[in-house]
Amino acid sequence: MSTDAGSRVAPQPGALIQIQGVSKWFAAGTGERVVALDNINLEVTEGTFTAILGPSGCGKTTLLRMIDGLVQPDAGTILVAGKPPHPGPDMGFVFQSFRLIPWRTVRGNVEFALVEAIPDRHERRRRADQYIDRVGLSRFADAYPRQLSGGMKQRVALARALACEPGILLLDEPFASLDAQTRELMQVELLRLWSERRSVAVFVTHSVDEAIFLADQIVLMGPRPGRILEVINVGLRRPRWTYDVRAEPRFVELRQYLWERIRALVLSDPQSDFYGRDYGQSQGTGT
Ligand SMILES: Nc1ncnc2c1ncn2[C@@H]1O[C@H](COP(=O)(O)OP(=O)(O)OP(=O)(O)O)[C@@H](O)[C@H]1O
Repeated sequence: MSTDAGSRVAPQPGALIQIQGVSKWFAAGTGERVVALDNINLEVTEGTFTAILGPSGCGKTTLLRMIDGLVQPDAGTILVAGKPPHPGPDMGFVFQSFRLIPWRTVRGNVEFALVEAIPDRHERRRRADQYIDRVGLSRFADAYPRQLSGGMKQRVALARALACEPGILLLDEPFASLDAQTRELMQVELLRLWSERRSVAVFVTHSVDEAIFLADQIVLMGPRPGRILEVINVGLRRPRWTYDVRAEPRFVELRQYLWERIRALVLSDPQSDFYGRDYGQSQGTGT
Protein backbone atom coordinates (compact mmCIF):
# COMPACT_ATOMS: atom_id res chain seq x y z
CA MET A 1 0.00 0.00 0.00
CA SER A 2 1.63 3.28 -1.03
CA THR A 3 0.75 5.76 1.66
CA ASP A 4 2.18 8.85 3.26
CA ALA A 5 1.50 9.66 6.89
CA GLY A 6 -0.80 12.70 6.76
CA SER A 7 0.63 14.45 9.78
CA ARG A 8 4.19 14.18 8.53
CA VAL A 9 4.04 15.38 4.92
CA ALA A 10 6.65 17.99 4.13
CA PRO A 11 5.28 21.22 2.62
CA GLN A 12 5.34 21.07 -1.18
CA PRO A 13 6.23 24.33 -2.87
CA GLY A 14 3.46 25.28 -5.28
CA ALA A 15 0.63 23.51 -3.48
CA LEU A 16 -2.59 25.47 -4.06
CA ILE A 17 -3.99 24.63 -0.61
CA GLN A 18 -1.56 24.46 2.31
CA ILE A 19 -2.86 23.41 5.71
CA GLN A 20 -0.30 23.45 8.49
CA GLY A 21 -0.78 22.50 12.13
CA VAL A 22 -4.49 23.31 12.04
CA SER A 23 -6.68 22.58 15.05
CA LYS A 24 -10.29 23.50 15.69
CA TRP A 25 -12.38 23.11 18.81
CA PHE A 26 -15.95 23.85 19.73
CA ALA A 27 -17.75 24.36 23.02
CA ALA A 28 -20.05 21.38 23.62
CA GLY A 29 -23.45 21.87 25.34
CA THR A 30 -21.93 20.70 28.62
CA GLY A 31 -19.36 23.50 28.51
CA GLU A 32 -16.58 21.04 27.67
CA ARG A 33 -14.29 21.61 24.74
CA VAL A 34 -14.73 19.30 21.74
CA VAL A 35 -11.58 19.04 19.65
CA ALA A 36 -13.03 18.74 16.15
CA LEU A 37 -9.66 18.78 14.39
CA ASP A 38 -6.23 18.19 15.84
CA ASN A 39 -2.99 19.21 14.14
CA ILE A 40 -4.04 18.80 10.52
CA ASN A 41 -1.33 19.01 7.87
CA LEU A 42 -2.28 18.66 4.23
CA GLU A 43 -1.15 19.88 0.83
CA VAL A 44 -3.37 19.93 -2.25
CA THR A 45 -1.68 20.60 -5.58
CA GLU A 46 -3.12 22.21 -8.72
CA GLY A 47 -5.25 20.04 -10.97
CA THR A 48 -5.83 17.26 -8.44
CA PHE A 49 -8.90 15.60 -6.95
CA THR A 50 -8.78 14.94 -3.21
CA ALA A 51 -11.31 12.85 -1.30
CA ILE A 52 -11.68 13.27 2.46
CA LEU A 53 -12.89 9.98 3.85
CA GLY A 54 -13.76 8.96 7.39
CA PRO A 55 -16.49 8.00 9.82
CA SER A 56 -19.04 10.42 11.27
CA GLY A 57 -17.70 13.16 13.50
CA CYS A 58 -14.06 13.08 12.37
CA GLY A 59 -14.18 16.70 11.21
CA LYS A 60 -14.53 16.33 7.43
CA THR A 61 -17.08 19.13 7.06
CA THR A 62 -15.22 21.38 9.48
CA LEU A 63 -12.06 20.96 7.40
CA LEU A 64 -13.90 21.83 4.18
CA ARG A 65 -15.46 24.89 5.85
CA MET A 66 -12.02 26.07 6.87
CA ILE A 67 -10.67 25.73 3.32
CA ASP A 68 -13.32 28.16 2.05
CA GLY A 69 -12.73 30.54 4.96
CA LEU A 70 -16.19 30.21 6.53
CA VAL A 71 -14.72 28.69 9.71
CA GLN A 72 -11.48 29.98 11.20
CA PRO A 73 -8.87 27.63 12.69
CA ASP A 74 -8.07 27.99 16.41
CA ALA A 75 -4.45 27.04 15.76
CA GLY A 76 -2.28 26.67 12.68
CA THR A 77 -2.57 28.23 9.23
CA ILE A 78 -4.47 27.62 6.00
CA LEU A 79 -3.27 29.24 2.81
CA VAL A 80 -5.03 29.12 -0.54
CA ALA A 81 -2.82 30.35 -3.38
CA GLY A 82 -0.55 31.79 -0.68
CA LYS A 83 -3.28 33.79 1.11
CA PRO A 84 -5.76 33.18 3.94
CA PRO A 85 -8.94 31.82 2.32
CA HIS A 86 -12.16 33.75 1.97
CA PRO A 87 -15.45 32.73 0.32
CA GLY A 88 -15.89 34.15 -3.18
CA PRO A 89 -16.41 33.22 -6.83
CA ASP A 90 -13.11 31.34 -6.96
CA MET A 91 -14.56 28.74 -4.53
CA GLY A 92 -17.47 26.60 -5.69
CA PHE A 93 -19.42 24.71 -3.03
CA VAL A 94 -21.79 21.77 -3.59
CA PHE A 95 -23.81 20.37 -0.69
CA GLN A 96 -25.76 17.18 -0.10
CA SER A 97 -28.95 19.21 0.29
CA PHE A 98 -28.68 20.97 -3.14
CA ARG A 99 -29.68 24.35 -1.63
CA LEU A 100 -31.51 25.55 -4.73
CA ILE A 101 -33.73 28.62 -4.57
CA PRO A 102 -37.26 27.15 -4.88
CA TRP A 103 -38.87 30.18 -6.54
CA ARG A 104 -36.22 30.46 -9.26
CA THR A 105 -36.02 28.27 -12.36
CA VAL A 106 -33.00 26.10 -13.17
CA ARG A 107 -31.60 28.94 -15.27
CA GLY A 108 -32.47 31.47 -12.58
CA ASN A 109 -30.60 29.46 -9.97
CA VAL A 110 -27.45 29.27 -12.07
CA GLU A 111 -27.67 32.93 -13.14
CA PHE A 112 -28.09 34.05 -9.55
CA ALA A 113 -24.71 32.54 -8.64
CA LEU A 114 -23.11 34.55 -11.45
CA VAL A 115 -24.45 38.01 -10.59
CA GLU A 116 -21.26 39.19 -8.93
CA ALA A 117 -18.83 37.59 -11.38
CA ILE A 118 -20.65 38.54 -14.63
CA PRO A 119 -22.44 41.92 -14.46
CA ASP A 120 -23.59 41.77 -18.10
CA ARG A 121 -27.03 40.12 -18.22
CA HIS A 122 -26.62 38.59 -21.69
CA GLU A 123 -23.19 37.19 -20.94
CA ARG A 124 -24.53 35.81 -17.65
CA ARG A 125 -27.35 34.01 -19.44
CA ARG A 126 -24.95 32.64 -22.03
CA ARG A 127 -22.70 31.22 -19.32
CA ALA A 128 -25.63 29.78 -17.35
CA ASP A 129 -27.04 28.08 -20.45
CA GLN A 130 -23.62 26.71 -21.34
CA TYR A 131 -23.31 24.94 -17.98
CA ILE A 132 -26.94 23.83 -17.87
CA ASP A 133 -26.23 22.20 -21.23
CA ARG A 134 -23.05 20.57 -19.89
CA VAL A 135 -25.04 18.81 -17.18
CA GLY A 136 -27.64 17.74 -19.74
CA LEU A 137 -30.55 19.87 -18.46
CA SER A 138 -31.17 22.27 -21.36
CA ARG A 139 -34.72 20.98 -21.73
CA PHE A 140 -35.38 21.85 -18.09
CA ALA A 141 -33.85 25.33 -18.03
CA ASP A 142 -37.28 26.88 -17.32
CA ALA A 143 -38.35 24.26 -14.78
CA TYR A 144 -38.52 24.89 -11.03
CA PRO A 145 -36.64 22.74 -8.50
CA ARG A 146 -39.89 21.08 -7.32
CA GLN A 147 -40.35 19.68 -10.84
CA LEU A 148 -36.97 17.90 -10.80
CA SER A 149 -35.74 14.56 -9.42
CA GLY A 150 -32.98 14.47 -6.79
CA GLY A 151 -30.33 13.64 -9.39
CA MET A 152 -31.48 16.52 -11.59
CA LYS A 153 -31.40 18.95 -8.67
CA GLN A 154 -27.88 17.88 -7.87
CA ARG A 155 -26.91 18.46 -11.53
CA VAL A 156 -28.29 22.00 -11.22
CA ALA A 157 -26.23 22.48 -8.05
CA LEU A 158 -23.16 21.24 -9.93
CA ALA A 159 -23.87 23.54 -12.88
CA ARG A 160 -24.29 26.46 -10.49
CA ALA A 161 -20.94 25.78 -8.81
CA LEU A 162 -19.07 25.08 -12.06
CA ALA A 163 -20.54 28.04 -13.97
CA CYS A 164 -18.45 30.39 -11.83
CA GLU A 165 -15.43 28.46 -13.15
CA PRO A 166 -13.91 28.32 -9.68
CA GLY A 167 -10.26 27.46 -9.09
CA ILE A 168 -11.37 25.28 -6.19
CA LEU A 169 -14.45 23.09 -6.05
CA LEU A 170 -15.50 21.97 -2.55
CA LEU A 171 -18.09 19.18 -2.34
CA ASP A 172 -19.64 18.04 0.94
CA GLU A 173 -21.20 14.59 0.45
CA PRO A 174 -23.01 15.88 -2.63
CA PHE A 175 -24.38 12.50 -3.70
CA ALA A 176 -25.23 11.01 -0.30
CA SER A 177 -28.98 11.50 -0.66
CA LEU A 178 -29.20 9.98 -4.15
CA ASP A 179 -30.14 6.39 -4.97
CA ALA A 180 -27.22 4.06 -5.75
CA GLN A 181 -27.65 4.12 -9.54
CA THR A 182 -28.05 7.91 -9.80
CA ARG A 183 -25.09 8.29 -7.48
CA GLU A 184 -22.81 6.29 -9.80
CA LEU A 185 -23.98 8.24 -12.84
CA MET A 186 -23.38 11.52 -11.01
CA GLN A 187 -19.86 10.42 -10.10
CA VAL A 188 -19.11 9.94 -13.80
CA GLU A 189 -20.77 13.25 -14.62
CA LEU A 190 -18.67 15.03 -12.03
CA LEU A 191 -15.41 13.47 -13.26
CA ARG A 192 -16.28 14.34 -16.85
CA LEU A 193 -16.93 17.98 -15.95
CA TRP A 194 -13.94 18.21 -13.63
CA SER A 195 -11.57 16.79 -16.26
CA GLU A 196 -12.50 19.61 -18.69
CA ARG A 197 -10.95 22.33 -16.49
CA ARG A 198 -9.02 20.38 -13.87
CA SER A 199 -9.67 22.83 -11.06
CA VAL A 200 -8.79 21.55 -7.61
CA ALA A 201 -11.59 19.41 -6.20
CA VAL A 202 -11.94 18.49 -2.52
CA PHE A 203 -14.74 16.00 -1.96
CA VAL A 204 -16.03 14.83 1.45
CA THR A 205 -17.52 11.34 1.56
CA HIS A 206 -18.30 8.37 3.81
CA SER A 207 -18.10 6.05 0.82
CA VAL A 208 -14.91 4.08 0.22
CA ASP A 209 -15.85 3.21 -3.38
CA GLU A 210 -16.75 6.80 -4.20
CA ALA A 211 -13.43 8.06 -2.82
CA ILE A 212 -11.40 5.56 -4.86
CA PHE A 213 -13.39 6.11 -8.05
CA LEU A 214 -13.02 9.89 -7.94
CA ALA A 215 -9.77 10.84 -6.27
CA ASP A 216 -6.07 11.18 -6.92
CA GLN A 217 -5.41 11.24 -3.19
CA ILE A 218 -7.56 9.98 -0.34
CA VAL A 219 -7.24 11.66 3.03
CA LEU A 220 -8.30 9.09 5.62
CA MET A 221 -9.49 10.70 8.85
CA GLY A 222 -10.26 9.28 12.27
CA PRO A 223 -12.50 10.73 15.01
CA ARG A 224 -12.19 12.15 18.52
CA PRO A 225 -10.16 14.13 18.00
CA GLY A 226 -10.42 14.50 14.21
CA ARG A 227 -7.05 13.63 12.74
CA ILE A 228 -5.52 12.67 9.42
CA LEU A 229 -4.44 9.05 9.71
CA GLU A 230 -3.09 8.61 6.21
CA VAL A 231 -2.91 10.24 2.79
CA ILE A 232 -3.16 7.57 0.11
CA ASN A 233 -2.16 7.95 -3.51
CA VAL A 234 -4.89 6.20 -5.57
CA GLY A 235 -2.80 5.65 -8.69
CA LEU A 236 -5.57 4.50 -11.07
CA ARG A 237 -5.48 5.79 -14.63
CA ARG A 238 -7.97 8.33 -15.98
CA PRO A 239 -10.50 8.70 -17.45
CA ARG A 240 -11.96 6.17 -15.07
CA TRP A 241 -15.41 5.92 -16.61
CA THR A 242 -14.00 4.44 -19.82
CA TYR A 243 -13.05 1.07 -18.32
CA ASP A 244 -14.16 -1.20 -15.49
CA VAL A 245 -12.03 0.54 -12.90
CA ARG A 246 -13.80 -1.21 -10.00
CA ALA A 247 -12.44 -4.55 -11.25
CA GLU A 248 -8.82 -3.34 -11.26
CA PRO A 249 -6.63 -5.10 -8.67
CA ARG A 250 -5.54 -1.72 -7.27
CA PHE A 251 -9.17 -0.68 -6.75
CA VAL A 252 -9.98 -3.97 -4.99
CA GLU A 253 -6.87 -3.73 -2.83
CA LEU A 254 -7.63 -0.14 -1.80
CA ARG A 255 -11.26 -0.94 -1.06
CA GLN A 256 -10.30 -3.84 1.20
CA TYR A 257 -7.64 -1.81 3.00
CA LEU A 258 -9.78 1.29 3.56
CA TRP A 259 -12.85 -0.67 4.56
CA GLU A 260 -10.83 -2.59 7.18
CA ARG A 261 -9.40 0.63 8.59
CA ILE A 262 -12.75 2.39 8.80
CA ARG A 263 -14.40 -0.66 10.31
CA ALA A 264 -11.70 -0.80 12.99
CA LEU A 265 -12.15 2.92 13.71
CA VAL A 266 -15.91 2.61 14.10
CA LEU A 267 -15.78 -0.56 16.25
CA SER A 268 -13.20 0.98 18.59
CA ASP A 269 -14.92 4.36 18.99
CA PRO A 270 -16.87 4.42 22.29
CA GLN A 271 -19.21 7.04 20.84
CA SER A 272 -20.10 4.93 17.83
CA ASP A 273 -23.38 2.94 17.78
CA PHE A 274 -21.31 -0.08 16.71
CA TYR A 275 -18.70 0.18 19.47
CA GLY A 276 -17.24 -3.15 20.53
CA ARG A 277 -19.33 -5.33 18.20
CA ASP A 278 -17.74 -8.38 16.64
CA TYR A 279 -18.57 -8.79 12.95
CA GLY A 280 -15.81 -11.27 12.16
CA GLN A 281 -13.62 -10.83 9.08
CA SER A 282 -14.66 -8.05 6.70
CA GLN A 283 -15.25 -8.89 3.04
CA GLY A 284 -14.32 -5.35 2.02
CA THR A 285 -17.65 -4.62 0.45
CA GLY A 286 -17.59 -1.09 1.79
CA THR A 287 -19.63 1.59 0.17
N1 LIG B 1 -20.76 24.42 15.35
C1 LIG B 1 -20.40 23.40 16.14
N2 LIG B 1 -20.57 23.45 17.47
C2 LIG B 1 -20.20 22.44 18.27
N3 LIG B 1 -19.63 21.30 17.83
C3 LIG B 1 -19.43 21.19 16.51
C4 LIG B 1 -19.81 22.21 15.59
N4 LIG B 1 -19.48 21.81 14.33
C5 LIG B 1 -18.95 20.58 14.47
N5 LIG B 1 -18.91 20.20 15.76
C6 LIG B 1 -18.37 18.94 16.28
O1 LIG B 1 -17.09 18.75 15.69
C7 LIG B 1 -16.90 17.38 15.34
C8 LIG B 1 -16.64 17.26 13.84
O2 LIG B 1 -17.84 17.61 13.13
P1 LIG B 1 -17.95 17.55 11.53
O3 LIG B 1 -19.35 17.86 11.17
O4 LIG B 1 -16.89 18.38 10.93
O5 LIG B 1 -17.63 16.01 11.28
P2 LIG B 1 -17.92 15.14 9.97
O6 LIG B 1 -16.78 14.19 9.84
O7 LIG B 1 -18.18 16.03 8.80
O8 LIG B 1 -19.24 14.37 10.41
P3 LIG B 1 -20.38 13.70 9.47
O9 LIG B 1 -19.69 12.70 8.60
O10 LIG B 1 -21.32 13.06 10.45
O11 LIG B 1 -21.01 14.82 8.69
C9 LIG B 1 -18.14 16.63 15.80
O12 LIG B 1 -17.90 16.10 17.08
C10 LIG B 1 -19.20 17.73 15.86
O13 LIG B 1 -20.19 17.42 16.80
